Amino acid sequence: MSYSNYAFGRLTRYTLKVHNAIKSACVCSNSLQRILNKRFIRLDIRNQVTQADNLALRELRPYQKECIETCLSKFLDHKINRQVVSLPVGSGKTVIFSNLIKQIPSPFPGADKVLVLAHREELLDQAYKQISKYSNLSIEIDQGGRIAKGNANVIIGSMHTLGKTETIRIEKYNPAHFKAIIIDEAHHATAASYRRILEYFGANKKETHLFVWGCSATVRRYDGLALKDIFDEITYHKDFLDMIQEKWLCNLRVTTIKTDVDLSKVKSSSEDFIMNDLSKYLNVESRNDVIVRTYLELAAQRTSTLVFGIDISHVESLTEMFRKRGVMAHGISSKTKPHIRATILKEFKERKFPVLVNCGILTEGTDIPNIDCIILSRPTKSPVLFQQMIGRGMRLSPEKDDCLVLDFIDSYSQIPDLATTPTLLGLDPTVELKDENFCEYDKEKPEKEKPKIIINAPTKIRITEYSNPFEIIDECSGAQHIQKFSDNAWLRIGEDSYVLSLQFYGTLKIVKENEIYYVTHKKREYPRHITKLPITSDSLESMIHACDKWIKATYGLKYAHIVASRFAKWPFEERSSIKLDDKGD
Ligand SMILES: Nc1ncnc2c1ncn2[C@@H]1O[C@H](COP(=O)(O)OP(=O)(O)OP(=O)(O)O)[C@@H](O)[C@H]1O
Repeated sequence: MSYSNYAFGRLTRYTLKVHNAIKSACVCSNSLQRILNKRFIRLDIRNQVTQADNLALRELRPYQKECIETCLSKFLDHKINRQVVSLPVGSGKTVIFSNLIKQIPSPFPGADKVLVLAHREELLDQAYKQISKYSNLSIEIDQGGRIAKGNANVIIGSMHTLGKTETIRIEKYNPAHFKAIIIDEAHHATAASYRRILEYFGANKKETHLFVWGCSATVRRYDGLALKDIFDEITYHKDFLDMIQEKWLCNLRVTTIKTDVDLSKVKSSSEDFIMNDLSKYLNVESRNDVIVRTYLELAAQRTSTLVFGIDISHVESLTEMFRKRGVMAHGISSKTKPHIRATILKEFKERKFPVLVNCGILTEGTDIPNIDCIILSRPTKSPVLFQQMIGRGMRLSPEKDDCLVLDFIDSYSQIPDLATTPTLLGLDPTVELKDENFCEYDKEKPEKEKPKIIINAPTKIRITEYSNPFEIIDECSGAQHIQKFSDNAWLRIGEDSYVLSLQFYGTLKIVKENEIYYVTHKKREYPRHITKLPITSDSLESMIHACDKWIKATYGLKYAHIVASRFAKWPFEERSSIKLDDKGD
């Protein structure tokens, strides 16, 4: 987008007047915001990028540049003000937004500040580090005891601090001084604190004068439409398998270890297992011993192994078990004092000891590129958490060829919503895997070492090794896995397209374009309108979940079952009448 000097001068005078009016009104009214948001008065500051900025831009990876260009074009040319991008863990999302913020045009003079929001201290500090590295902008952090004056170009704010119901901390910021809000780990953006902040800045509406940009590795919408309130479009997506192939992320060697602990007895909430219950079943000596022995067998030569445990007591018992078997291990949890945590992390980064055990601390935002082995000893139903845990090992680092993932799948019984490496790849988690080696560790164990209370303690494990994620895909691919997470009668009709008959309510059709799934609804009665539903996703599973929720919300539970379920009693002729080609509508 370019402007002539003449037009630029005139527009600047015009915008100054508007800006003064805003100042006197203090906060933009909706109608003013609409006027201001017209692109003809949006100033193009891309010409103001300094030589230092250009140097930094040259260091960006091709997909990072492409992402920035796509988002700016969607913003300036297509007027999509609230965007979210879907990029895998370790792809450099912080690097991307650190470079993006310099290029976001001010909507009017004086509106040149950027608010970066995140929910964890590590993320705030990482944003500070990267923005300082890539620009000369002044930066302040506003979080808890770190109180910002509010004068800097970039405010990195904790959503907990700024999103409090008492608004003292946020009120020092004048929304008219801001051009953009960046949300790191944007899948959290539906939380009430984020909503309060967005509302305060007037960024809760499509017509906002701000550029609202979020990034996440897991733009998933199991709740159907929730993220749609916050963002209008997923404007860029890159798959983590592509990133591995292009060598921007390191290869994963995956070893699944199936133990015969029966997870079906562990209590769950709608999101994940209940931690206390999980710990009761899984934090047992025999299982911890299997974990350490597996490490010794398969990963002892690795330099930096990160272990995910269930809770504080699990971190303590696993650390002790590693030490008992002669492995130098440290544990960190919420109980660890901050200065001790910092020292342990520093030494782990310097490869001074090989095993670090944690629970819930080193997930999002932890940047320790030397991690070359991940032990998942904390089963989860949350694909978001699962991906975040694996992501800690996918960063590139010199002297690191790949990252070994030891994925403990604690159940021979079928838990359809358990997150495992196959589910990460969108595959059926309960698929029968080939080439399994049976190990019966407990047979070797002296009687006296056996745990006193055995609750489903593992006696056998099955180990399956894959040298890269593509092998898992080769082994487990197939569309039938949709049935594992949806009761509806979805049919695959093309490489990336699926349909579901809603009988007298028409059909839903999912298609994939530019790596994003979209869905259309075609009515049955004439005129047969086709409407695009406001649901998009980067993964088939979350797309199907969202569509299933939409069906329930639209037709009610009873009718949703009758019209869509594959278990419903209705004539199959109806289903087979769907045109099984991928063309046409
Ligand atoms: N263009 C680049 N040049 C060099 N290093 C880069 C580049 N982009 C990213 N990195 C490095 O890759 C690592 C991951 O970057 P970053 O923390 O920004 O990723 P992320 O996507 O935010 O990760 P997460 O989702 O885990 O928070 C960091 O060590 C960072 O320095």
